[in-house]
Amino acid sequence: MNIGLTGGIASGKSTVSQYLVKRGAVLIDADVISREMMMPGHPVLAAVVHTYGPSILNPDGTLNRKKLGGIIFSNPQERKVLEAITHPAIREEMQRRMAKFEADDPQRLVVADIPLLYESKLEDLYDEIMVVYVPRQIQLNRLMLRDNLNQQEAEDRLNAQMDIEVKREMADILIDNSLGIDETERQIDIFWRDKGLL
Ligand SMILES: CC(C)(COP(=O)(O)OP(=O)(O)OC[C@H]1O[C@@H](n2cnc3c(N)ncnc32)[C@H](O)[C@@H]1O)[C@@H](O)C(=O)NCCC(=O)NCCS
Ligand SMILES: Nc1ncnc2c1ncn2[C@@H]1O[C@H](COP(=O)(O)OP(=O)(O)OP(=O)(O)O)[C@@H](O)[C@H]1O
Repeated sequence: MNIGLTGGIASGKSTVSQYLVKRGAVLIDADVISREMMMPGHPVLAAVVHTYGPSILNPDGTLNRKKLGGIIFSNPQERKVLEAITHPAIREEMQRRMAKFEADDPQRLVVADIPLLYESKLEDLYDEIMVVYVPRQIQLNRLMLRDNLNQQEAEDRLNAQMDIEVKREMADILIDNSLGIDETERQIDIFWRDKGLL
């Protein structure tokens, strides 16, 4: 079986996916694939440079992520332009890897970690959708702390995504990550047992 794993920025998707992997799942991570496509030499990065100009690169030719983030998270139009370049390529690679994993080992749970799963309307690609939820205030605090962002930068990032309360309503499987990691792991253990996973 497979699940799509989503939630809001800094709600705890990576924390949950790491634990699922520890339990035996295999993971496909949209953020990791997105970073691979932004490596020097990749055609997706070339298309981004074509659109935003060479000033979007660091002197060593790598992507200046802080700069591009500053552009797209403060301007929805710019974000759409970037997504039109990156999303089709990310989606295709995710699907390719999932098909391969499912063919190689049909018994194993495949987890696709996709921050923008609902925003991109990808629900139908997965058997079930797991949402990692925390209330907005906790999300904001954890994001500022982890990425060293000020309040405005963190709010821009949250506002670029669907409201986490809406995602919570849409979930097939809800993991509440507002308390300690132990409590989160306990909920995942229940999911694992209910699905009869080995
Ligand atoms: C703009 C970039 C360079 C900023 O890099 P940065 O290192 O600051 O962030 P990182 O890549 O680690 O992403 C962190 C989180 O931001 C959120 N996020 C990223 N892109 C978007 C977007 N277009 N819209 C809304 N949220 C986004 C996601 O929750 C993601 O998990 C980078 O996010 C990027 O290349 N984005 C475009 C690709 C994309 O849409 N990725 C989202 C997952 S498919
Ligand atoms: N239950 C928890 N209690 C306290 N801190 C937590 C908990 N779960 C996660 N965190 C912390 O919150 C931050 C965000 O978690 P994580 O990186 O797993 O989120 P994410 O949803 O994968 O983020 P992104 O959308 O940016 O990829 C991290 O610094 C993590 O260590």
